[in-house]
Amino acid sequence: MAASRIISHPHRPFPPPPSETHAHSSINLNFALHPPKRCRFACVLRASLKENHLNDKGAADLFALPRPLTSTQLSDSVSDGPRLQVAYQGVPGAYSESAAQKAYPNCEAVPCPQFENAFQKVERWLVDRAVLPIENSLGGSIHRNYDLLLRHRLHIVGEVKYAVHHCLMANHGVQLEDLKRVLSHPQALAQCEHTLTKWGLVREAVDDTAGAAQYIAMHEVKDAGAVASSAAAKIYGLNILAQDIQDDCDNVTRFLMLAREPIIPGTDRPFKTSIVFSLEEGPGILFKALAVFALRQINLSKIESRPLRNSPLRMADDNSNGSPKYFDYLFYVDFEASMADPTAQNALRHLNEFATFLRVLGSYPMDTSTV
Ligand SMILES: O=C(O)C(=O)C[C@]1(C(=O)O)C=C[C@@H](O)C=C1
Repeated sequence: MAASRIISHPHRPFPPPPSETHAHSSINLNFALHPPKRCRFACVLRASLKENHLNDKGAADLFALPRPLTSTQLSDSVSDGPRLQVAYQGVPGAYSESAAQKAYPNCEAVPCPQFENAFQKVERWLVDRAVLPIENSLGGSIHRNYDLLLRHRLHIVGEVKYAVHHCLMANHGVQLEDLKRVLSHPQALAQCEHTLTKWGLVREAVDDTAGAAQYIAMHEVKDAGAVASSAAAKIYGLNILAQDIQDDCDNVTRFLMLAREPIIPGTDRPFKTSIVFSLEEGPGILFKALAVFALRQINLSKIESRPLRNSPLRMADDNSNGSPKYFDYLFYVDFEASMADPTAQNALRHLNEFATFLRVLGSYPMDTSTV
């Protein structure tokens, strides 16, 4: 199957010829590199529009005004203009709020109950940007945001790493020995797994860390504490019982900065590009996809696979006795190159020859800081 697919692309032998030129026209960064090749992708996109109460026309109107951002517009609001409004998930005191302020230092951070609301607020021009977590060094990927990146048509315009220091907090007068339960975001609970087990506390998951702090303060809970930031303890008037309770002192969350418009990719500093694609079934096909980068010395910094939802069941090829195929995947890849770099453009053009779907989610400056 895989072999026949390679042969079916006689114009692009594998590996590519060493004489690959840089003379191709630039790839359209705006959305998909080409219209989805298979009906199931149209289904995914239609389902996502439906989910957001948009029809194709409405969606077209929303995205009809792409004005690329320059990378100088990335990190700050216009000094004499209104403050940039940046949506984040959670309530004041959430780590996401601090990440939004790190990404856009003078911004007005706008709380949203769910990740989805942050995407929608940007799409509906209610705010200028969203800053959302995508992975944590201890807990791994935040899958929901990978799925939402595909369902919505925002562009990744930057990334910011934020060091997460968790505290255990409770109402004044409550001691560690009084606690039976602890409330927090599931990622935060997972990041403190060993310490919470040692203390014998029952974990209760809530939408965000600061929301947990707000809840126990508002309800004057005496048998439960919250895992949240020191900022949340201050805002909600709680007493910090223990600091830095995460299982590893290097606890870093990477957040993405999202906007309606892409930025114009540059080569003046290290850039990263995020893409999502899917492939036909077959031995070696993922190897072949990743090789388009390896052959050009392009470093991959992240790969994530997610189920391709809403796809109608398709029959597998003849080798699997015609049994239905349940597991189709989308692959999210971050690679360390700018879309302004012809080598990166060639790699994507090559991938596009056999990917069944390919979309550039953004090409943006890497956060090279140590946190
Ligand atoms: O609950 C918060 O405070 C958040 O900002 C969310 C979140 C996450 O989604 O991972 C962000 C950073 C920490 O890793 C824990 C929780």
